[in-house]
Amino acid sequence: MTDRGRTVASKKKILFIINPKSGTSNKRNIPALLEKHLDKGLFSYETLYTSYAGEAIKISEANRDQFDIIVAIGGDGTINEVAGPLTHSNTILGIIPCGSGNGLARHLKIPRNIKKAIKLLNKNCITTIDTITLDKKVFLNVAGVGFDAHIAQLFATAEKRGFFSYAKLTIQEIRKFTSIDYQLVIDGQEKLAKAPFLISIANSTQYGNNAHIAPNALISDGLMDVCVLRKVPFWYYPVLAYRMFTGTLTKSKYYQTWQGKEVQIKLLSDTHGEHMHIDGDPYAISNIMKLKVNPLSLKVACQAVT
Ligand SMILES: Nc1ncnc2c1ncn2[C@@H]1O[C@H](COP(=O)(O)OP(=O)(O)OP(=O)(O)O)[C@@H](O)[C@H]1O
Repeated sequence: MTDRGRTVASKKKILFIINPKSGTSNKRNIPALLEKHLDKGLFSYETLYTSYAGEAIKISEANRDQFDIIVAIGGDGTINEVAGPLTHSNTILGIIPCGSGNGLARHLKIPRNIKKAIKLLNKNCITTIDTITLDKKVFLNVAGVGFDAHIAQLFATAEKRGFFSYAKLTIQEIRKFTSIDYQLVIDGQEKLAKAPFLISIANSTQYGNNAHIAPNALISDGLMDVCVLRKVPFWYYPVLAYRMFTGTLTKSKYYQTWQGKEVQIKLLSDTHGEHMHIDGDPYAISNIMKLKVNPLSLKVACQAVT
């Protein structure tokens, strides 16, 4: 039996793509950890570093057919870049979480300890997950408009990464934020979202750092979760934080959620320089954003999750 010309018994080839700018952790010891803990009886490997934003897309695309597994070492933005070209292919996405929020890795229960994440790769387990397409751009975790997109826009140029940088920006911006009106079309059903705090389209449950925006989302169910959070009074912010970090947002009267296979977000007001975000990175907003689930379209090196 052969697999792309190699015998199944031969070693699998892994390409590790390291984003040196992601998160706050030092990436210098990663090559030594790979050399020490990756099972060389099962795998041969190469390592590359990105040198600019977006380069991981090109590296992943150029190497997709030469490697069995391409591992993103970074956060959700790096995973997004690596995973795009792997969607609908046989090449497996691996993840060593080194980002600021690590939303997808947390959902997939991939350890944030690098040694443990390498040992998970050694287990050779594969699960298949959904992805979501916005126009032609694929995402894996969460995208949206509103306050989270505003923070993603500011975070992209923030000097410091990591949870505390997110938290500081959130506190600075939350009272200043103003929204616009949107219409949602979820599998043909129209909904009005009048100046919401945010609208999130979720494949996994969380943005990262255990902030759960879609506590009931399943990553392999062929559906995206559409979450609308209305503007909340100032006194409610601590409750909102509590609900997000305990995965109980569905109990909030300011929160509504639906599921769908095809979703449109239409702008009903003129923009004031708004952006959207895709997997935590800013992305240009358009008058109509069309989203579609790609069921079970990406193989990921991790244990089965829901
Ligand atoms: N060498 C580089 N220099 C500058 N930016 C880079 C480089 N390599 C990748 N990037 C960009 O860094 C951005 C942020 O990376 P990533 O999202 O992985 O980390 P993070 O934002 O710290 O973590 P998370 O998304 O989990 O919160 C990505 O959008 C990617 O395009």
